[in-house]
Amino acid sequence: MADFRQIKAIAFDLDGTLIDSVPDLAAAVNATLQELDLPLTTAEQARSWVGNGAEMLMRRALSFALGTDVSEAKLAASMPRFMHFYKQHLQQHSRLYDDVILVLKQLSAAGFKLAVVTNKPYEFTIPLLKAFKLDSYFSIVLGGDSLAKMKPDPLPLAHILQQWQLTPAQLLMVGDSKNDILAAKAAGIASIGLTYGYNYGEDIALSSPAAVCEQFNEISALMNVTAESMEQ
Ligand SMILES: O=C(O)COP(=O)(O)O
Repeated sequence: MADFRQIKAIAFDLDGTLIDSVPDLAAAVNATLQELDLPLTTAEQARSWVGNGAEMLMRRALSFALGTDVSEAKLAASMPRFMHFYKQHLQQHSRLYDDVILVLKQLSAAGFKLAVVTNKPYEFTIPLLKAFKLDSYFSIVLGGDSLAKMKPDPLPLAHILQQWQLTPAQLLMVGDSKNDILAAKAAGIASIGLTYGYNYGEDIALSSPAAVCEQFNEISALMNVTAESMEQ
């Protein structure tokens, strides 16, 4: 079993890890497609387009709807509309995955520093965390546009190592996508892969994280925190 005893801080992915956000992302994609008189998509299809930020989501959606590569001009014109619609939807149909608050409470109480590293634009990340009462658990929140590069680039994780003065052995990445695992590997840190999120329909184990969890609450046992550790 992976040894996480040196870990002092944990960076969590957001979409597909803490929050199932596809219903609202799909609704915003469809509102944009409808305005353009293009065929609509399904939430199932949209799931396979999430993971590389809002612009890549719309690039994939428009290419699918048009049946061909989308021009940069068309993509650029659609982005403000998508952002407008997603701002309206944000948390309407999204939901927290089971036990997320419980585990974040346990980890905070046990002294772990917690961060969010998402490819979602920052302007949506904070309101979404607030809507689900998650914001107070994280002392660093990085969106896909917070730094010059997003996951799978290691830059956001390198930024956290630097901000918190940690060695790579002390930081862990938890996520559902190969972008999370690749970013962790490139930063030289360990990762946990979750099976329930969005990974382009691919098994997360194929990316070889240090551990694979089927449910969020399995993280507590891996990090050696339990209900008792909260009472101490
Ligand atoms: O917005 C996305 O494409 C994915 O966001 P995530 O990095 O939180 O999974």
